[in-house]
Amino acid sequence: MRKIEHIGIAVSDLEKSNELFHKLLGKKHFKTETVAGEGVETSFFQVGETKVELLQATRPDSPIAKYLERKSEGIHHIAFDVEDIYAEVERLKTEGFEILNETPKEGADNKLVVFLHPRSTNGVLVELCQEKYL
Ligand SMILES: CC[C@@H](C(=O)O)C(=O)SCCNC(=O)CCNC(=O)[C@H](O)C(C)(C)COP(=O)(O)OP(=O)(O)OC[C@H]1O[C@@H](n2cnc3c(N)ncnc32)[C@H](O)[C@@H]1OP(=O)(O)O
Ligand SMILES: [Co+2]
Repeated sequence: MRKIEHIGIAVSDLEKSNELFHKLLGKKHFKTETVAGEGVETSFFQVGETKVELLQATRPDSPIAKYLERKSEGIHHIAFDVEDIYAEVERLKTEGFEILNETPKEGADNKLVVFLHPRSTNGVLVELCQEKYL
C-alpha cells in the first residue's frame, strides 16, 4: 500500500458539507460524482497528496444511508492506494482479512475498488483503490 488515497466521510447533506469543508480547508471541492452501484453522490477535496471524499446516500439501501441510521455523520472509511489491486487482494486473503468484494468494482474518480470488512480490521472499513488506466 503506497499512501492514503482518501478518507471517506458520511454526510447527510452534501451541499451543506461542501460549504463546511470549503471553509475548513480553504479550497473548493474539485469534482462531484455519482456512483450508482454504491448508491452515493460524492465530492472530492484535494489535501496535499491525499483527498477527502464526502459521501451522501442516494437511496435508502446505500451503505451510507445504513451507516447514518446506525451511527451519525463522520469518518466512514479509509482508502489506500495500491499498485496492483488483484495481487493485494490475494495477499490480504492469505493474511486472513475478510474481503467484501473479491472482484474489484467501479469506484469514483477513475478507480477500481475493493472493501475489507471492518470486523477483520479493528472496526475500520478499509478500501483499496487502484487507478484505472484509460
Ligand atoms: C464512491 C465509491 C467508493 C469510492 O470510490 O471511494 C466508495 O467509497 S463507496 C462507499 C460506500 N460503500 C461501501 O461502504 C461498500 C462496503 N461496505 C459494505 O459492504 C457494508 O457497508 C458493510 C461494511 C459490510 C456493513 O454492511 P451491513 O453489514 O449491512 O451493515 P450493518 O449496518 O448491519 O453493520 C454491520 C456491522 O458493521 C459495522 N459497520 C458498518 N459500517 C461500518 C463502517 N463504515 N465502519 C466501521 N464499522 C461499520 C456496524 O457497526 C456493525 O457492527 P456491529 O454492530 O459490531 O455488528
Ligand atoms: Co471511498
